Order: sequence, then C-alpha cells, then structure tokens
Amino acid sequence: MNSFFQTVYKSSLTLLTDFYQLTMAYGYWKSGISERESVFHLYFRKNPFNSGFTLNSGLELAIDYLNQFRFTDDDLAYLRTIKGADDLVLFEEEFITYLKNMSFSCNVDAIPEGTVVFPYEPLLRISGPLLQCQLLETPLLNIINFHSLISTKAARVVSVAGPSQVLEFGLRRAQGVDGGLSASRAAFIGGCVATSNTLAGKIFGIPVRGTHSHSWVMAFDSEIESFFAFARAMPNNTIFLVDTYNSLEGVKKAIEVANWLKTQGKKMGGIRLDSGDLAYLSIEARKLLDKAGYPDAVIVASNDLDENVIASLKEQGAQIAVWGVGTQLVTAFDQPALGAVYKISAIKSSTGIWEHRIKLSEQSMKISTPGILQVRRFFNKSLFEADMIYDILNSDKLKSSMIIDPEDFTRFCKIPKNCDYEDLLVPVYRDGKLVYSLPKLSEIRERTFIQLRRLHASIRRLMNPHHYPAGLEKKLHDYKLNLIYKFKKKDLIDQGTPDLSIDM
Ligand SMILES: Nc1ncnc2c1ncn2[C@@H]1O[C@H](COP(=O)(O)OP(=O)(O)OP(=O)(O)O)[C@@H](O)[C@H]1O
Ligand SMILES: O=P(O)(O)OC[C@H]1O[C@H](OP(=O)(O)OP(=O)(O)O)[C@H](O)[C@@H]1O
Ligand SMILES: O=C(O)c1cccnc1
Repeated sequence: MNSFFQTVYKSSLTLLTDFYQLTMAYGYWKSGISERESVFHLYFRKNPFNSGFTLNSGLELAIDYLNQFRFTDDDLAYLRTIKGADDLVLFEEEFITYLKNMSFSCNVDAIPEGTVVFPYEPLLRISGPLLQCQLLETPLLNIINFHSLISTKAARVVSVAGPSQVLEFGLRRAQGVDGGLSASRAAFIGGCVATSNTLAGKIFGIPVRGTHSHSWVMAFDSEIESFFAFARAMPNNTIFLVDTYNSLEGVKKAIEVANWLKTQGKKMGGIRLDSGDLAYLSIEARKLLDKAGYPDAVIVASNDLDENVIASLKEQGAQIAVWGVGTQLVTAFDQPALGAVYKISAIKSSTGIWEHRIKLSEQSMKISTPGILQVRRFFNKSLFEADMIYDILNSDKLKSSMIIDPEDFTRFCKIPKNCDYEDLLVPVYRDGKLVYSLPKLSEIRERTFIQLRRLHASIRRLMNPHHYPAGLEKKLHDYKLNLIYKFKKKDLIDQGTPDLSIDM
C-alpha cells in the first residue's frame, strides 16, 4: 500500500489531534518535562456489539500516520495564528521552533492486525518523550477505534454467513470519505471477500465486485431489455437485479437472458434480490433457476442486512450464496464507537527511576492499570486458553499463573497447566525507526481466520457469548489494588487488607 493518508489527503495530518494535546504539549515544554520518558497504552474496556471478542485492526494506518508525524511549515504557520482569550498568540516562537525540530523518536509495540483481543489488553504501547506520546493520543484512537470496530462487525457478519461469501456494499452510506475507505479495509480484514468501493480496491488492493442498480433497469423500456443490454455489454459479469418490479417474474426474465448467454458460450452469474421476504424469494428463485438448468447461478441478497438478519434467514433455509452488506456494517449501526482510551501508566523521574501512574475512578472499569504492560496469550494445540496482562518490569518474577478480572477481583482463574504461550505486543518502532515488516492485507485477513478458529465456539457465538479469560497477572493486580488503596483508602491498608504486598 502506498501511504493511504498522503494519497487521499495530500497534506500533513500532524494537526489531526485535539487542540488540548497541543496546549498540554506547550505546557510540558514550558515545565521542562517534554522529553521525560513516559509510557502510554491504548486499550478498550468492553467488546462491541455484546461480542465475546474484538478483532484488532488499523495498525498499518497508524504506522502510515506515524511515518508522516512531523510539523510542516504550513502546520506551524497555522499554530502561530492561534490566539488566546486576550487576543495574544498562545504558542511562543521558541516552542514553534521546538516543534519544527521535533522528530518522532518513540518506541511503539503493538498487537498485529487480525488478532482477537479482549478488554483491558493494550493494543498499542507507546513509550518515549512525554510530549510526543501525548500528541499521538487522538490520531491513534481515531484510527484504531474505528478500524477495530468495523473489523469486529465484519467478523460477526462473516461468521454467520459462512460458508457463503459477504460483499461489503457500504460506501454510499458510510460516514464520509474516510469512513467509507477505512471501513472497506477493515471489513476485508474481518473476512469480507470484496468491496464495491473502487478506490479502496485501488488503494488497498481489495478485490472489487458489483452487480447493477434499479436505475439501470428503470433506464430501459423493459426489465428484460435492460438484462439483455447488460449481458451484451458485460457477458462475464452478469448478476441481474430482479426485484425492480416483481422478484420472481424478474428471475424468469434473467433465465431468458441466461438461455441467450448460453448460445453465446457464456454463463449467467446469477441474480440479486434486494427487497421482500428474502427467505421465501431465494427458495423460490433457487427452484426456478435449478429447473431451468442453472444450478450454478448464484443468488445474491442485499437490503439492510446484518448478522442477526442473516442468521435468521439461514435458519429459515434461505438459498443465498452471497450476501451484500452495506449500511449496518460500515456504520457499525448498533454500536457506532468502540470506546478505546489512551492512558499514561508510567513516567521516568528526573533521577531515572520508573514511577507508575494510575487513574482512579468510582467505576472500577475506569481505573487504569499502572506499569509497562505486555499481554501473554496461553494456548493448547487447538484453542486459545487465556490471556495475562503483566508488567514487563516484573516479568522475571512471573511465577504466578493466576489472572484476575480487572473489573471484578472476585473473578479470577488459573492458567491451565502445560500451555504454550506467546507475547502479543511486538516491536513496531525503536527510537522512531520502523522495525516492523508489514504483512500484506491478504495475510492479515488469513490471520483473522486462523485466530477465530482458535477461539472456542462459545466465545464466538453472536448472543450471550462465553467470557474469555483475560485478566491481570496476580502481582500486577495486587500492585494496582495497593495503589488504589494508597490513594483512596489508606486506612484500609492499616487494618490489614488481605494480600496487599508490593514487591515490584
Ligand atoms: N425472511 C426474512 N426474515 C427476516 N428478515 C427479513 C426476511 N426477509 C427480509 N428481511 C429483512 O427485513 C428487513 C425489511 O424488509 P422489507 O421487505 O420490509 O424491506 P423493504 O425494503 O421495505 O422491502 P420493499 O422494497 O419490498 O418494501 C430488511 O432488513 C430485510 O433484510
Ligand atoms: O442495504 P445495505 O446493506 O446498505 O446495502 C446496500 C444497499 O444499497 C443499494 O440500495 P440503493 O437503494 O441505494 O440502490 P439500488 O438501486 O442499487 O438498490 C443496494 O441495493 C442495497 O440495498
Ligand atoms: O454492486 C452492487 O450490487 C451494489 C453496490 C453498492 C451498493 N449496493 C449494491
């Protein structure tokens, strides 16, 4: 892929961040701590769509963003124009010069795209100068939140549709230009076989597919004339939309054209249904096509489909080989945002010692996890068993095999014995240099399939899925709890709350 952002936007995207990131950057610089080494993690707290998993994606676009992360003269000229309340410039010239000379120097570790992930697991770990890490909060969230959301939705749709294919048809109802393009890429990673979005095909190399619209049929004096014209124009791409006037009558007309195509040595591709009772119509259409000698002609269905409608149609015995899914998929209709956050979890003191940081909240789910985190996935030959979030500064003492739910410490479990394991976050940048070799989009999509196969079916099911065990390693949990008590309930520690030892 060429740079997606530069292809589409042709200018710097460094200012694609919330303004408060720049005011904080200025504040760090004024306070003399802009270069202080710090660690941030990007993670979400709840799987979307009541799903049992989330499919991680968007890393390549995050890399694309980071590769261009520098302030251009244009960006700086704009910053000089921004004024405060008393009409004085906000950013002094020396700070502008600091930004001009800034070059990306962070370490980035990330979970590869196409990996199944779970709440509280860091998808990205950014460490480096405080000011740089801070500025990156908004764009990284923007990219990863949307991408992972749509990939997860696509994985759900594809999992119920399988083994039939899913085409992504969403561009016309996507949220804007990037909403359409990013969604096409994310949907492909989630398992769609192709997109109707031709620019996404060009930029990302996703296969493009398409049928024709109602306007095509309506532009001719009769439906059959329109089918013949389409067949003559493009005899190798003949899926006829049959529902403009009457679906089953439309199928009969498609069969007439198929008979003609046969005389030309060509085969009709099939038909598309786009309204009415898709179960009934597909079953009847299948009978007509089979009877006419076209058992290979595919039936494509579209019309506001999502994973639940597809599951219901399959239960009803619908004879649909290809599903065209648009609006519900690319807008993540039932849950339009993932809600990942980006929090600082450690900072080096002026004497070079790592100090942990924690964000407190009345809601336990919103309390951040301190440390420099990694995710260890345990698995047996066929299935993923459990994920452990641990602090790498404490990894040599990783003896405990207990994980504890970050939201509810009464929920814990032991990692089964004799599992293999792998650490999910892999190096992507070292001192600002890209050290990750980017997989092809087709490889990412393949990874999705393999990853999903390794999740127990009860975790993949659409409704009320089983909870995959993913939690904090016991020492990290104890340490976090201790910090919470230290900040909030110092008196409880004095009374001897169980197991609060910190020896990190
Ligand atoms: N057999 C079925 N079972 C469950 N849902 C279905 C079935 N057939 C179609 N649907 C879905 O029901 C929703 C509404 O279908 P409906 O036929 O009302 O669509 P429509 O666009 O109003 O059709 P029409 O153009 O005929 O008015 C769509 O999401 C469609 O995919
Ligand atoms: O329903 P979705 O999942 O969003 O899938 C895309 C929809 O877009 C098209 O409809 P539209 O009425 O825009 O054009 P058409 O004339 O091609 O049907 C297509 O026929 C689908 O119904
Ligand atoms: O090719 C199609 O059939 C198509 C493309 C976009 C939206 N709806 C249908």
